[in-house]
Amino acid sequence: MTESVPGGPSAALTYTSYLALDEVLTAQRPRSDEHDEMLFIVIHQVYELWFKQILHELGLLQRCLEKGDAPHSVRTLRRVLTILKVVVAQIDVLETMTPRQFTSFRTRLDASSGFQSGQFRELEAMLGRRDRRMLAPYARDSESYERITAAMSRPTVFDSFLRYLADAGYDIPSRHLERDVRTQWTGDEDVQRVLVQVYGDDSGPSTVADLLVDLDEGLQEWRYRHVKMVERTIGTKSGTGGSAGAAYLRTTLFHAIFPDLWAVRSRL
Ligand code: HEM
Ligand SMILES: N[C@@H](CC(=O)c1ccccc1NC=O)C(=O)O
Repeated sequence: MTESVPGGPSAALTYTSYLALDEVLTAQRPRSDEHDEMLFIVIHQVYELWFKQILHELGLLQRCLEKGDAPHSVRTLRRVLTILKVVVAQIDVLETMTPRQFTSFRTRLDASSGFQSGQFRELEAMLGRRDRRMLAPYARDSESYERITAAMSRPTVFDSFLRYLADAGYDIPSRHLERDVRTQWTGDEDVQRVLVQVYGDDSGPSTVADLLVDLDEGLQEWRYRHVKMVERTIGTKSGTGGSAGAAYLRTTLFHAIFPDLWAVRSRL
């Protein structure tokens, strides 16, 4: 009988090995000796892990919507919204870092920037953004380039929602169900007429619709909190990524993910 010895060559699964902590906990590599750089790295890594989880959940959400599975869609959306609350709240932790503390290691960041977050761009693409400029920071054969391109070629969350509504018996024009999903969706009056009807029926589909509004609002909240953090930390300095900084970020603030869901509010 071969009994494995703890720590031996065929060691039993442990907390450390299961969670690959040897990799995770050696991945914090500050470039300066400044105390606060560790917080900056850890916060961003935690963000990227949550982005990964949100992408995973949105994939499931789309499959649930396309199968017409309302209860599972609702549960999945609630999970995404809860994660979003956590990542927005996390900004409070980073805001305990003062401008002077950030400035002490900022030059060591060189030209790196949140601009280059491939997972954030993939998230935007799943939520409907169709903008090849998002690919600019990536080499054509890189993982991020591939993933963002793939996401921009698949149906968006809103496309999946329209399919779900059609399946539930709502009169979504077939030109929308068969649209070229690689192009930007900008809203449509016929779809908005259906949405007014959906809200009138006040059943499963209207619950899903409102959770999508929560998601849209949640992402806008993140953008707002991020801009405020940027304003208080670097003021009007331009960004390491080459943008105008806060002035650029403010231009992204009121961009709705699901324009039709906002367009109908005054008719409900
Ligand atoms: C002290 C903290 C932070 C500062 C001063 C800051 C600053 C900036 C600036 C100036 C930009 C514009 C791009 C550029 O020119 O660099 C930007 C973009 C971005 N940042 Fe941050 N950031 C901070 C923290 C974070 C955190 C914690 C995240 C979480 C992942 C994040 C994610 C992003 C993303 C995704 C963008 C691109 C936004 C877009 O283009 O819509 N940032 N940030
Ligand atoms: N863009 C920021 C630097 C920054 O925040 C950053 C740098 C590297 C990796 C992630 C970052 N976070 C968000 O942009 C700046 O201009 O100070």
